[in-house]
Amino acid sequence: MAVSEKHLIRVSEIFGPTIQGEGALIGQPTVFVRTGGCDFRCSWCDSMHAVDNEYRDTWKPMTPEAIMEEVARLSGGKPILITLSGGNPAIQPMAELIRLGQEQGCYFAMETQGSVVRGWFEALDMLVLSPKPPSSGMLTDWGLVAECVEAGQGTQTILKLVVFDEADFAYAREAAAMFPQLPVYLQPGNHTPPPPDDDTAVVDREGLEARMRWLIDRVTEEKWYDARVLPQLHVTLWGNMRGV
Ligand SMILES: C[S@@+](CC[C@H](N)C(=O)[O-])C[C@H]1O[C@@H](n2cnc3c(N)ncnc32)[C@H](O)[C@@H]1O
Ligand SMILES: Nc1nc2[nH]cc(C(=O)O)c2c(=O)[nH]1
Ligand code: SF4
Ligand SMILES: [Mg+2]
Repeated sequence: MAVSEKHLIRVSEIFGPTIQGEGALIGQPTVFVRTGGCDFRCSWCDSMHAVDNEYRDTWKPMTPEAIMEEVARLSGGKPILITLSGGNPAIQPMAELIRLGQEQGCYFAMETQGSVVRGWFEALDMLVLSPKPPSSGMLTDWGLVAECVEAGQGTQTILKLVVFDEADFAYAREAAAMFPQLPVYLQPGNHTPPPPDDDTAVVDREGLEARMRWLIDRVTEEKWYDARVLPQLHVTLWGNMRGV
């Protein structure tokens, strides 16, 4: 392996600036670096173009330098929050990108499901852990999630849980009880995610809004007063469009 190859990151897309549409940093301008490849196959994944191996030839190995050049081109050269997502970005070798970006004044947040643990989590400015509830069809290894939290010691870490139904809500309660030190963000699931080849797929706004109201009812009924309920703001504004 050539020396530089160990830093190559498999990139599905780089887009922005847009706003972070989810979780603790909602509303903050950011550029997304979406990596290709995931160890999960969530039934309702809204980013299958960065998950399914069928899209592998659209993923490009990039050096940290090339990624930062593209970020700088998009952001007009001014330091910005970079959000690493995917796929599972934890699979990729991110340490050098984070070092280089921070050297240029950028900040890094990363979204991951908590199934792959890396020492470089502590270099992030925010770690968003999003373990997958029963509706996803995935099983959670809570030991690995705990190891992710541990690896991110000293980094702001939050739990962002997608909720579609009562079983997911119970799972979210369980997750929050396991990690009482972490702020919890609940996000209603988008039950009409785009098929990987079609970002024009229409969102069922009424259904989404009804699920959001139901989730708020459940949170208040349970007196879960330190939970925060947020929609996917980008879906509300732009629907299932890719690149926003
Ligand atoms: C596409 S994932 C990529 C990062 C990582 N694999 C993960 O799942 O955390 C980014 C975020 O979108 C959320 N997400 C994916 N599909 C969704 C859907 N149909 N409705 C609501 N949130 C969804 C995930 O739970 C995660 O928080
Ligand atoms: N605006 C915007 N906010 C987001 N937050 C998490 C996203 C993701 O797909 O990881 C996402 C995304 O794709 N767009
Ligand atoms: S873990 Fe994230 S990227 Fe992977 S399939 Fe699930 S939602 Fe999609
Ligand atoms: Mg998304």
